Amino acid sequence: MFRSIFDFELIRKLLSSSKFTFCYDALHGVAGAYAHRIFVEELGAQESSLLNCVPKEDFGGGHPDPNLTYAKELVARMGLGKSDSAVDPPEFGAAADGDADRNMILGKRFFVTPSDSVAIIAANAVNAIPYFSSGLKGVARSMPTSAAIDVVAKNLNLKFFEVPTGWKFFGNLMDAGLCSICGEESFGTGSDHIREKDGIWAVLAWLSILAFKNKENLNGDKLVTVEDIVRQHWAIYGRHYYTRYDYENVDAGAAKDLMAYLVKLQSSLDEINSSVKGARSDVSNVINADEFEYKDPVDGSVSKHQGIRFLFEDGSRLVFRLSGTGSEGATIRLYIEQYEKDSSKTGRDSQEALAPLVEVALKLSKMLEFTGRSAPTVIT
Ligand SMILES: O=P(O)(O)OC[C@H]1O[C@H](O)[C@H](O)[C@@H](O)[C@@H]1O
Repeated sequence: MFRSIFDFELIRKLLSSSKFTFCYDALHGVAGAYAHRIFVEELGAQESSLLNCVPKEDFGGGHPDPNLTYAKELVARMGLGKSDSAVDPPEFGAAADGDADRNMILGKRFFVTPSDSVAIIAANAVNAIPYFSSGLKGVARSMPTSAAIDVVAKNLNLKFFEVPTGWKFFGNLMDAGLCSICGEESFGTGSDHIREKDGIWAVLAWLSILAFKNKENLNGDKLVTVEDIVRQHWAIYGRHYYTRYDYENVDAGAAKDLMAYLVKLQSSLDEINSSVKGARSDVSNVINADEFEYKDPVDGSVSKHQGIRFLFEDGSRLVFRLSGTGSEGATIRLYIEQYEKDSSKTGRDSQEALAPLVEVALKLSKMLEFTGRSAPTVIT
């Protein structure tokens, strides 16, 4: 199937070029078997490009989650670890989760947020991926995913949908022919070729974009890198600084109380803004707050209580929701986002750029008072 979606000849030229280096980490999940067949046998990648690609029942003792915390070996190889190795990192790196439906995309010493990844795939799809050459039916993201893809949809005049977290909402849109590409901040990206998240598809989409941008360039001095592609995207569409704070295994009662407090708070903009200004006078005003609710345009079903949103005048956004997948106690997720249109300001460190909003989010939600936590368990 992939042969009819992507231009394998073009990708093969890139992967077999001595200039391009690649690393794919299957974290000992099922993606390993497919990676060998597709990347090495079909597309000519070096055998040494594959990391942890022998599927193991216990995932080799690791946790097969494609993120900066758990894909440790790949992160180190890509030059993003604490101690940088002397070896020059590969140009492109990617990881899959245990069942290969999710993905993480990395460049040399560079992390691509899942929200940026789906936006960049959507922006380049028509030119770089033959399956989409006649145009996109529409694009979609889950509510907590950053608005990077919204800007692409607006610029390219595409149908756009913001759905609750949970892949079934995308499925309905795709079945109805309303959406071609969708993605989530939780590292899931997919298209209507199977209407599911597809980790290998996402990597082939990125390889296609790299191959397309380097078509005339493989014999030149310098390749167009993953980082170049992301920075060019920010220069055109602006950048959505983005981070997610997870508070895992919080007392379930405390998490419920925090959410109930926020539900009440979101109805009073005055109260919200006095808390915002009390925390940071340099952060803009909240102009809208709500509890996200979604009416499915296909079957008409309504999903309520899908997270609390605080929308700021400058396009920034705070979202609080309870995870539906945590295993012990409750997991509170806090999503923090800030839009920067000025291309001279899109190159900052994201944690540094978001620090004022983080401060506001923690004070606004009384996170410490409700949960007793002074720091999140995981920051993505
Ligand atoms: O944030 P959570 O509720 O833990 O959900 C995280 C993810 O869980 C599952 O994998 C769903 O298929 C995804 O659609 C969702 O994004």
